[in-house]
Amino acid sequence: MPELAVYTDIDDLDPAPGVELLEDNGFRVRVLATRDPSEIAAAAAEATALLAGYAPVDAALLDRLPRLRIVSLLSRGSDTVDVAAATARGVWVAAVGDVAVEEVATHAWALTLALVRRLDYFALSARRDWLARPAPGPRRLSELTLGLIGLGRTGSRVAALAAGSVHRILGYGRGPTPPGVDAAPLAEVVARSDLLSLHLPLTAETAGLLDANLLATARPGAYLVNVSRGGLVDAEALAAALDSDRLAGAALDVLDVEPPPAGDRLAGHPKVLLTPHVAYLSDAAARDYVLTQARNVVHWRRTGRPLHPLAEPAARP
Ligand SMILES: NC(=O)C1=CN([C@@H]2O[C@H](COP(=O)(O)OP(=O)(O)OC[C@H]3O[C@@H](n4cnc5c(N)ncnc54)[C@H](O)[C@@H]3O)[C@@H](O)[C@H]2O)C=CC1
Ligand SMILES: O=C(O)C(=O)CO
Repeated sequence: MPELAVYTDIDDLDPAPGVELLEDNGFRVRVLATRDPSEIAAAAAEATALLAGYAPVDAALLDRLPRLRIVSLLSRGSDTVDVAAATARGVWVAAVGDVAVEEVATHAWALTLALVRRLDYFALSARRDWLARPAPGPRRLSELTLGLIGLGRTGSRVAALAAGSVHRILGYGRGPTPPGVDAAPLAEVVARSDLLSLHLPLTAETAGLLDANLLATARPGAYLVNVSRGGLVDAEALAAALDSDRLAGAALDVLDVEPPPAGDRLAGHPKVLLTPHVAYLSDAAARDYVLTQARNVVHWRRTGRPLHPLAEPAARP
């Protein structure tokens, strides 16, 4: 009997290239469209490979999938998976590597420029009354300081896009400081930047990092861009900082609950420019995501390890 590979949810992407690759390599494939753990457990009880979108994969679900050997994510972020629980159970966790770094950085920089130039306002006013003077008005980019929080693949790429356009780039993060960025502690980046751009993973350490205390130290009239994960920011504190004009606006590609429930304070906030978790998206990247997710499984089956592992399994039963 061929091994079973199960897709949980695959967002709006077309799973066909991944399904074809898996079937060509001897897998039986089942494509679900659910994040519900009970539905996943029922459909994947025999599966050795789980291809997960945003469905949470925690210890309880893993315990219901006794034959599972690999979770392959449709993302660079791994906050939906309990990686420690998986590795403790002999299950590999793999992500999509460097796919769509360009797209995510471009999206973050595009959102930054849209805020600086007040494009959300002008796009509406041009159709409504043509002449318009928003408050606050557009800013002069070359006078502004960009503050990058997170200096990995995306943060570095945003720095490269912004270089030469802004007055200065401050950056907080671990690892090497990208060219053109002045390293600074988090508090200093927040206090001295006009444009804050978040590029951290969501972990136990970074959850709620931008809280009320930190937001209260932001430069008055600063803008915030978040294409990373909603959970990095305290949503209520951000809404309050926008209400009080501490922040002039925010551009968000991610929220702590997606899609947002009716009445979500940030999704409905007039000072928020919102995109529906599409920073990674281009036609090319959509295909790359789907194929890389499937390639991880195929590579694991051929060689014993996925192409882009996040952690080694601690035990291999
Ligand atoms: N909206 C979208 O479509 C997408 C969003 N993302 C999100 O963007 C996040 C960042 O992606 P990448 O740039 O590829 O990640 P990355 O792993 O290349 O960079 C993250 C950086 O943050 C640093 N870091 C981690 N914890 C830290 C802490 N507590 N303090 C300071 N620095 C810390 C790491 O050392 C690393 O340098 C992903 O984790 C994911 O959540 C990624 C792809 C698409
Ligand atoms: O790759 C990621 O982490 C994403 O958020 C893409 O949806």
